[in-house]
Amino acid sequence: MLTVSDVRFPTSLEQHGSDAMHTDPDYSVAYVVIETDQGMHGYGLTFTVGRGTEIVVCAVEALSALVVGKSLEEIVSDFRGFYRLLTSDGQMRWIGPEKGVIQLATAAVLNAVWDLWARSEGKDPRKLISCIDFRYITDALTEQEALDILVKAQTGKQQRVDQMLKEGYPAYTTSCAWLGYSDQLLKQLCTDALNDGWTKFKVKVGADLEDDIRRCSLIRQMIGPHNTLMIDANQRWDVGEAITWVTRLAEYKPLWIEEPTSPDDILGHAAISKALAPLGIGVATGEQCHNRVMFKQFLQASALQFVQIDSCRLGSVNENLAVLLMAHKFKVPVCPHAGGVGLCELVQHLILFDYISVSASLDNRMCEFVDHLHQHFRSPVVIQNAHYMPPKDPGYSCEMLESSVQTHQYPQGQVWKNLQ
Ligand SMILES: C[C@H](O)[C@@H](O)[C@@H](O)[C@H](O)C(=O)O
Ligand SMILES: [Mg+2]
Repeated sequence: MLTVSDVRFPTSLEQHGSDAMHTDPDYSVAYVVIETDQGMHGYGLTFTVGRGTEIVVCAVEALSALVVGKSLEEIVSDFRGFYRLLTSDGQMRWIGPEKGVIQLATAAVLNAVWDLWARSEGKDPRKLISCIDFRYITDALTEQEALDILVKAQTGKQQRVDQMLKEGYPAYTTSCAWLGYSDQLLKQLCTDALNDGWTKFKVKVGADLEDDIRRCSLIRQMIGPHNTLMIDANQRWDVGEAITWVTRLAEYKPLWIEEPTSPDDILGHAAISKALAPLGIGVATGEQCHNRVMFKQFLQASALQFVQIDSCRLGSVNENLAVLLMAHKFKVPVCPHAGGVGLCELVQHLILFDYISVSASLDNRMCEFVDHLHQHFRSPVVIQNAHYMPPKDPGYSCEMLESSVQTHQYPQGQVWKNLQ
């Protein structure tokens, strides 16, 4: 059985999550629960920012016919085939393929399948490779190359596991500087974050240059010259505009500019990367990069210096594995997008896997953290001294509390009734 719910949180009331393009996000999920005949549960979700979640829910319902009636064993014994079944259905692929709402729905369903599967058994390199659909990427990465990467990374694996259990995976915070926050709130949150041991901060930019100069200068002053600053424009600019705008912010020494322009403009990102390289500023993108084929081209065109995988935008673990392996081959660090609802909970698994089993490196790598809505999860992320501590509970960590789902269902949950 598969059920899906439209669950929304009224985060726009306090401007949490606001940026230059999404000025009033209500962090939301299409929340999927799969129940097997044996009574086992798998929980999955995909993230949205409010209106339109009902469309993702519809798409999940349309896909559910392809899942219901199959056993977990049937699915995972040919996971590549099952991935293709969902993404390449002869009629439904027309509304993708492998992008937009239907890919978000694929992510929600497959995240639930991975949750179910993760609870049951270990996975060796060959098994993992057999989950990836290599269609359209063999010109960049063959199946054999992917396997070689995983086999090579078996060396030193246990040390990395021990290191992660002890130290955790380095994180940065975006919680201090949403675009709609006042300077006063920004200062307060930044002071708190510094006290809590944070050393890497992301600031929203892109709506107004004078505001950006003021906010970047303020935050740089507060964090000092040695801490790390990143800026994020959420696709606000044209290519030329991105270059001039970011050049004006260069004195604040951002490590990267995130989503400077349309997420589909690969050559535009390449031009921006080239123009900003002499200033020591890289280009980061990925939260709206809709599939492995796009990532392949970004990598081939040297259009990004930081790969921001997203646990709910791509087709779940299956497609994210392909991107992690391609990024490794192209020697580009992966710094996942997180935050939203449940994205931190999900993506911590992927980035730990990247370090332990793929890249074996922490150079220029860190995972985003945003401090909202974790209290609604059964196994929320654990952050210690600005590091993600490895999750201890089995599964993919995105089971929500029943009471949270109930009260935040849209539009009938109590939280939304009270706001009417
Ligand atoms: C609307 C959202 O909060 C975005 O602003 C957010 O995902 C952001 O781009 C990020 O990098 O965290
Ligand atoms: Mg972003």
